[in-house]
Amino acid sequence: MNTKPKTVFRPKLFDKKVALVTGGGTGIGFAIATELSLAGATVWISGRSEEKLDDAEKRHFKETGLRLLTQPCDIRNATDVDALTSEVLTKSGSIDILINNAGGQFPCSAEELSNKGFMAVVNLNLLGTFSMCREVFNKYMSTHGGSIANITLGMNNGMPLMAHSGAARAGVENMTKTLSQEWIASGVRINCVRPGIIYTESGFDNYKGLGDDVLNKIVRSIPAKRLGTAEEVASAAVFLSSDGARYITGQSLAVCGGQSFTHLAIFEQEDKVGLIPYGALPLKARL
Ligand SMILES: CCCCCCCCCCC/C=C/C(=O)SCCNC(=O)CCNC(=O)[C@H](O)C(C)(C)COP(=O)(O)OP(=O)(O)OC[C@H]1O[C@@H](n2cnc3c(N)ncnc32)[C@H](O)[C@@H]1OP(=O)(O)O
Ligand SMILES: NC(=O)C1=CN([C@@H]2O[C@H](COP(=O)(O)OP(=O)(O)OC[C@H]3O[C@@H](n4cnc5c(N)ncnc54)[C@H](OP(=O)(O)O)[C@@H]3O)[C@@H](O)[C@H]2O)C=CC1
Repeated sequence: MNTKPKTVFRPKLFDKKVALVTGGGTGIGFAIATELSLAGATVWISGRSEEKLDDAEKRHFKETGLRLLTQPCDIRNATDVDALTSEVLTKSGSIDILINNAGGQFPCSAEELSNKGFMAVVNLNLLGTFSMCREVFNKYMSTHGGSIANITLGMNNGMPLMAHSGAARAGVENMTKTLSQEWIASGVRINCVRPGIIYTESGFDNYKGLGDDVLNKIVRSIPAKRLGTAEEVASAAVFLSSDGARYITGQSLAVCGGQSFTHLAIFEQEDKVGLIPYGALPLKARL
């Protein structure tokens, strides 16, 4: 028996539309692919690992009775990006919705971060996102229109251990504004979704080393007092991809449960607990 995931979108919202979700095999990307698929789109997912994509395809079919199409692609590799976009267009005929969700980083203090490490993260989050946008625009959207949603990370006030990623994500947000201006005449809308801290099994594996204490502090500093879910980010991305958002372009939508921990920090002293501006904490007490 299929126990279909819940969705707030209507079943045929994206009838005859083709969507491509990078990093769609896990976490937030998989939740977005699921929402788009339940809303009637033909959905392609990509990522570096063929195994993750196959697992996702099987899980999606088991949960929904619907198919996903898969193609491995490292978005930092121009040949891969060319092959992926050509394959989707050859097999499905259009790319109406592009979700640039693939991304990530490793936590590292600025003093220990090498140029190679900095560029690895910039190439993934900024250059990879740009080349996906450009290829899809040049090959399809420039003549047919469409919508693009870039998944970034809510750290516009900065975040310790994330100098590389913060710079890349800020780059994506600004690039998005420029592309929205250049491409609106072609009927292309492009926006960002800026998640706060979202629980995904795959994503959190990378941060285990920071420890439960850090995680607990983060949760207490979020006004909603909980982490977000992948489905909550998916709702925002799918709304921005829909006709309901037809007058929205060049914007960034935060999905963060209120003011995020990058602005406010938990303050604990002699049984008193409160929130203070993050910058007011002594350096070593920060994340
Ligand atoms: C208990 C939980 C507490 C939770 C607390 C949460 C706090 C913040 C959470 C923020 C929320 C964000 C969530 C997410 O973004 S979820 C996404 C999750 N996925 C990822 O983050 C992806 C994981 N990372 C990667 O896939 C790779 O690291 C990456 C693609 C970014 C780079 O891989 P690549 O293969 O290109 O790089 P290399 O391994 O070849 O390394 C290249 C150089 O990079 C430097 N490097 C690499 N790793 C480190 C490291 N850990 N520390 C320092 N430097 C590093 C290094 O210079 C490499 O060069 P060398 O090989 O010559 O040394
Ligand atoms: N979880 C969170 O708290 C937050 C997450 N985000 C962002 O949301 C997005 C999804 O995160 P989340 O679902 O949590 O984490 P995941 O690790 O599950 O998602 C990252 C996805 O990106 C893919 N990916 C990584 N590198 C590449 C690459 N070079 N080319 C193509 N695909 C790649 C991965 O697949 P594969 O390894 O097979 O390539 C994976 O499917 C990321 O951009 C993340 O930084 C933003 C804010 C908060």
